[in-house]
Amino acid sequence: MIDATRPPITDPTPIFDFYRGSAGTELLTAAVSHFGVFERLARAPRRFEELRAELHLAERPAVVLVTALRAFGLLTPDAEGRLALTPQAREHLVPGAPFDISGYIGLSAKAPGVVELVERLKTNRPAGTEPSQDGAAFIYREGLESAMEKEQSARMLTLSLAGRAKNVAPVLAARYPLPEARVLLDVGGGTGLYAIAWLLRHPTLQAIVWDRPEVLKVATEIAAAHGVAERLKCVPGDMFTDPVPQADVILLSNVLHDWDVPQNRTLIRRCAEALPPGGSLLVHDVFLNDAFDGPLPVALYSAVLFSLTEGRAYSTAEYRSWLREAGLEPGEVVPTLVHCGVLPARK
Ligand SMILES: C[S@@+](CC[C@H](N)C(=O)[O-])C[C@H]1O[C@@H](n2cnc3c(N)ncnc32)[C@H](O)[C@@H]1O
Repeated sequence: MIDATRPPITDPTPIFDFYRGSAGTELLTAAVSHFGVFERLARAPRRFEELRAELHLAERPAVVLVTALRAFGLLTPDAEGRLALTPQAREHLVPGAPFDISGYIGLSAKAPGVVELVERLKTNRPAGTEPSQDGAAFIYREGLESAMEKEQSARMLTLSLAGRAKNVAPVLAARYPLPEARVLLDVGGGTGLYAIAWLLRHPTLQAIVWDRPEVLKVATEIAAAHGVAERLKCVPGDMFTDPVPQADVILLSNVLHDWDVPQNRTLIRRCAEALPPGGSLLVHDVFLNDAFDGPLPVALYSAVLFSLTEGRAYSTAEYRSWLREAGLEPGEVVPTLVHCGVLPARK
């Protein structure tokens, strides 16, 4: 039974980190054995754009790969802002160097996870979209095969996220209470657990979960189990094309990290336009450092997001610039759990 009223006693964050740790092996092996990153940079430091062009990578995969290598402490900007090897990378990851270990790392070059990540990086396409597969996880837009449109895969994926949401949602509701809010719109709300945690704190609050029809079957069941069905409306729709339901607080929880920059700017603009003056948009997500050099667990999670969806982790500065561009005034991030935090912005 999922219970959105109480936070966990112990912190599940390290367990999420162990689980996401395989992304570290995959990124490092891809950089060493498939893209020759260290060999190239040993010849001369390169600007990000030069390295990206040389590796034939699109912007999104290049950001994911380079951010992780910086978070590992293997690349660093030189005095001119070019990407350069750190002393450790120069000593241990340049083929032929006296203490080189790239052959050892090459033991994993053909491991399925590494081969899969390399394919994702090269194609810049999410997993699951081959004709024989269910479709991409967690994302729906016109022109993309989506697992969220099929009953079984939508239920499985939505319930998988309940694992994180049931831990994090009560913490978000406690650290960022909404005493003034009348209607909360949970965009791409999935299980609805974030909205439910606030409903349980604020007895007069109403909420709307806006998501795909198959996903909302799960949210409807979870709302009924929490006794909040009368205050939680499930509205099916496409957040990119349908009118945004009216609310004075809009939540985007773990949604923007599923999308590329143009879609995020569109989503934030659409939400901002729908808010009344004084209304708030809440971005609940993970945040990269503005320098794109960590934090390491977020850089690793970014690779997971990159492989499964059309997104990645973004920096606070990226979110702030999109919020300002949409006419909102962003505030400070309030940390929640599992490396997440809420960045509020007011209209
Ligand atoms: C990563 S999940 C986040 C779920 C929830 N907010 C959470 O934090 O656990 C992304 C959600 O966005 C929904 N979604 C994706 N594309 C959508 C679209 N075009 N319109 C509405 N919802 C969409 C998915 O069905 C999924 O429930």
